Amino acid sequence: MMFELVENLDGLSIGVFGIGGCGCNTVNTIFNEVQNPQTKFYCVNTDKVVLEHSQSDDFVLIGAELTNGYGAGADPAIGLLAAQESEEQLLTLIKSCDILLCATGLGGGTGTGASPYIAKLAKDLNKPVICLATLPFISEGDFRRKVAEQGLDELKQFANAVVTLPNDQLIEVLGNDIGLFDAFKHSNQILHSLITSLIDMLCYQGLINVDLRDFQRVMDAQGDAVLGVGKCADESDLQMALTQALSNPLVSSVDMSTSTGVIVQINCVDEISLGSYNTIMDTVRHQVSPNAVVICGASKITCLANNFEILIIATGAKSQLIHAKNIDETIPKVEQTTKAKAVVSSQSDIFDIPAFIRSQSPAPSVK
Ligand SMILES: Nc1nc2c(ncn2[C@@H]2O[C@H](COP(=O)(O)OP(=O)(O)OP(=O)(O)O)[C@@H](O)[C@H]2O)c(=O)[nH]1
Repeated sequence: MMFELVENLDGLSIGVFGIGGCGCNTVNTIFNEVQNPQTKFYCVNTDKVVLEHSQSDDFVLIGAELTNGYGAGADPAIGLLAAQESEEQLLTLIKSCDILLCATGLGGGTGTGASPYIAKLAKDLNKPVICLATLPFISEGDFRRKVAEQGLDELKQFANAVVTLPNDQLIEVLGNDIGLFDAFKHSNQILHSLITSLIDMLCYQGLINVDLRDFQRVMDAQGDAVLGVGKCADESDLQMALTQALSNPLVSSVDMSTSTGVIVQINCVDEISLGSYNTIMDTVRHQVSPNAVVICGASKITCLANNFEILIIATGAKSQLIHAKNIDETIPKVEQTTKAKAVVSSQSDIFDIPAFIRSQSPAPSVK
């Protein structure tokens, strides 16, 4: 999928959209830490209470008439109708951005229903969209899994790249004893790290620059995307940071050797030796197919939290995600919106995670 080129990089504006409960949690954790005039944070939700506690530049309560601000009740049909009801407000925000980074949790009503629609609105305006989406815990039940899988398929149709973070991998990595809130915090931290590295790459003029044209070239690849960030304090640990970036255990893995486009961005506070730079680029080139477009960038960012940061974006890969065979056809699709019915799901076996999460929302604050 192609989109128009934004020529003026200096004026590039990035919109980070947190959609649904999980997306809003993510924006809440990032908002006060990213001080970048080119980036605006937006929370989008059907849940008025969550929005009132959100920390962002602006927010949209979608579907206020439909849901009265009480959420989508784990029904993506409601999430979709809500986004449609509030299309004008969403379009105002989307039009103000050159690139959209969307964070959402798939499996519920708002994020699953509204995110593909928001991506579609952006696509219709030729704005690139990168989506970071969590997938529900297996323990949340089959219904949520199916909803998430269908939502993911929808999202892939409209977004340029969708990176998935399966929540179950939190258990694999952090162990069963980790508290639910701590596990979510950890996952939100990964989302945080990926989003801030993307912002840095796009906003800071590099010594070796990945410009929007390069970025678009890689993002136009069809297939699955993977994003990874690795950080270190010493140049001697760069190889370890690269391994971290290439194999983040919390991000769904894809077969890198099938990737058709890769961006490798190195951010450093001061300087990186040519030798280290070349070693990193060679290692990445060996991991992908010889025909892949590999774009390299390096920027000096004096305000980085770590001395070195490596960001890898690989696109066009064949997925290793296992999809359920019988996805419930009754789950609504963005393109069949007129058929969608505003019926709140009565599934009793669904975990309502937002109720847990709401209690840990930070107090409202003004930036
Ligand atoms: N990693 C992570 N996952 C979350 C978080 N909050 C929710 N989730 C996951 O995201 C899925 C969707 O939950 P929410 O984002 O709260 O749901 P929603 O999109 O707001 O939908 P409704 O509540 O039905 O309106 C859940 O099934 C969880 O798996 C979070 O803070 N971090």
